[in-house]
Amino acid sequence: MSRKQAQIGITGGIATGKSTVTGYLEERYGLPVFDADSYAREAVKPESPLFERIVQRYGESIQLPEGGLNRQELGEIVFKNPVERQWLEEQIHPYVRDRLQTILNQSSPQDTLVFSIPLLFEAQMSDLVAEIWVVYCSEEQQIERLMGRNHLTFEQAQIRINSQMPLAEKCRLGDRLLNNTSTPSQLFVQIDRILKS
Ligand SMILES: CC(C)(COP(=O)(O)OP(=O)(O)OC[C@H]1O[C@@H](n2cnc3c(N)ncnc32)[C@H](O)[C@@H]1O)[C@@H](O)C(=O)NCCC(=O)NCCS
Ligand SMILES: Nc1ncnc2c1ncn2[C@@H]1O[C@H](COP(=O)(O)OP(=O)(O)OP(=O)(O)O)[C@@H](O)[C@H]1O
Repeated sequence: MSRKQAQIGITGGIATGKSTVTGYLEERYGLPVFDADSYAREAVKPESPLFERIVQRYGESIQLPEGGLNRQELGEIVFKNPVERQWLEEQIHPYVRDRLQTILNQSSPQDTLVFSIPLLFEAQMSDLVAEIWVVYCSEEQQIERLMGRNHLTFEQAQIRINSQMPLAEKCRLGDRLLNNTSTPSQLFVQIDRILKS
């Protein structure tokens, strides 16, 4: 049984504000945050077996001149091609799950831990957390924030959004919804309210 009582799983669509939420939980409430994206990066570090498999599949050009993975190039491949995306996910998700499970095993049931898991529903990781918070905004805002932050074109931003489970469905599956269509401080007020209740 992997489920524990005090795990909060933060999810949502790409660029809807998960890091903004976890940053606040860390700074204002001192809660420990564990980020699935950072474990997904760890899984493909240059000395890992997976790095080799990726280079074998996509060729040397997927490597940066200084040795690391060209994530932009890999993103171009997998977000356009569901078969390749599935292949990559099958390589990375078991590693991410293992890392989160180890953290759970090492924690005490009284600890409140925050897991930020962008693909919590898609990768079937809901069993790792006791409560799921879904951060949402409008698709226009998602596109605008993605284009601004990741320097993507409108089309690239749309492709990334469409590669995920529709946000409305995530909202249906979540236990708590955080509306990030306004200012960050409006978002933080909702978090305060949840944690006081
Ligand atoms: C394709 C990769 C190399 C692109 O790297 P890049 O640095 O541009 O993006 P980054 O890793 O910071 O991810 C940003 C966001 O993209 C979204 N995203 C990432 N992978 C996926 C995916 N397979 N499907 C849908 N959305 C995804 C998430 O919302 C994530 O927060 C990278 O995203 C990756 O390795 N993805 C597969 C691993 C994965 O599923 N990660 C999510 C952890 S649960
Ligand atoms: N309420 C807001 N108003 C304006 N900009 C915002 C707001 N919330 C977040 N942003 C900005 O939108 C971008 C995405 O936010 P954030 O990084 O928190 O999203 P995320 O869900 O963690 O993204 P990803 O899925 O890519 O990891 C950032 O540049 C952030 O500064």
